[in-house]
Amino acid sequence: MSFLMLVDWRRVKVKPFVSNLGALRLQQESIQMPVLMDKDGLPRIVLTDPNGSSAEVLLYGGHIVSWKNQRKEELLFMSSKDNLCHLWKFSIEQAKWKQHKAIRGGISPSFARFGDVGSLEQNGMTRNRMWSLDRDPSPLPPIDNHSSVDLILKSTGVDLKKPHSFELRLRITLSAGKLILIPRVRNTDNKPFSFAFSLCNYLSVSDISEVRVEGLETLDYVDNLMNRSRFTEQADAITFDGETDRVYLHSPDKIAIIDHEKKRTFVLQKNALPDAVVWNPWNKKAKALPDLGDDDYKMMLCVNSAAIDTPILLKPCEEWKGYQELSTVSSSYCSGQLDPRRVLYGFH
Ligand SMILES: O=P(O)(O)OC[C@H]1O[C@H](O)[C@H](O)[C@@H](O)[C@@H]1O
Repeated sequence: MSFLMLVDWRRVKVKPFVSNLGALRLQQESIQMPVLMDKDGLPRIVLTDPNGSSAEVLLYGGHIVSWKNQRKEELLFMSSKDNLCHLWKFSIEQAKWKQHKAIRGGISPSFARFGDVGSLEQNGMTRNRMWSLDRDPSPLPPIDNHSSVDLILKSTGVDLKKPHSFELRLRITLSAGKLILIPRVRNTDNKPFSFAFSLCNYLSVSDISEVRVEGLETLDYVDNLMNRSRFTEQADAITFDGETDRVYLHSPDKIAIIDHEKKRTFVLQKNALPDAVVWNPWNKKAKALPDLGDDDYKMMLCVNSAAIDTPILLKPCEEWKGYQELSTVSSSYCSGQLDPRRVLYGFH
């Protein structure tokens, strides 16, 4: 039985009762959250929606590692190479859990730094930390069902170098087939600080060369493959035939990711996250990434909601709140059902 409990999960009042193999219930506010201790010994929270969709969240990295629709189809990409067991190693000699690396796939918050801009580790320091259940999500209303969970990551001594002391919260909600994320950063320091933030979404697609992204046309973007030079998007939709690593600036709050083959469109809606990152490593970079299968790039596309170009400035005690909503519409051009303008602008 893979069941190991370390009761140093701050803020979590653990009432373990072993219902069956590796199952735990953690008390979160007024309800008991079903938590799986998965085969890698990582605490995994299972969210379910009455319409049958589900999501699985790891405390490790505050990472969503599965989002399934009511037909139990997985909507997120997870690397074929990234088994989670090596993520979090119990180092006997140090007698404590030793963090490892970020998970390749799913959805994860990157805080304080984006990509390799600045001095912190790539894409921030929150992806390889153990988060906790947040027992005081105010001012958000308390959750009262199994479709939502509140996570929190508090700065530790290590972080107090830069950017000071903070509380990072993430509410994850499943509702009517939508996956809603509400990230919040509170400055608990006595000095202002600024940060970059992104929600990195690895979307599962049938074939990357058949995917179109609509809603970013005519925008300026920073090309991370061209020394961060700035360009203006000329195409009326973004399609993929090679490595792509761009930050679209001041993008609209609605973006459509159209997967013809699957007759599925992801609709990404966001708020207080003005930029949109579009990333696909393609074949060479995929081979170079140790935690990504060589052909995995064909089945994934990252479209991230982000605040990068203009870092967010927070005065002491101030709190920033973002919003991201992912949903899918089943459609295709040929059926005429999908007119991106209808998805993006609600034209009839
Ligand atoms: O390998 P990671 O730290 O997860 O970063 C993966 C990718 O994240 C972002 O999309 C950046 O734009 C890319 O430059 C980076 O390669």
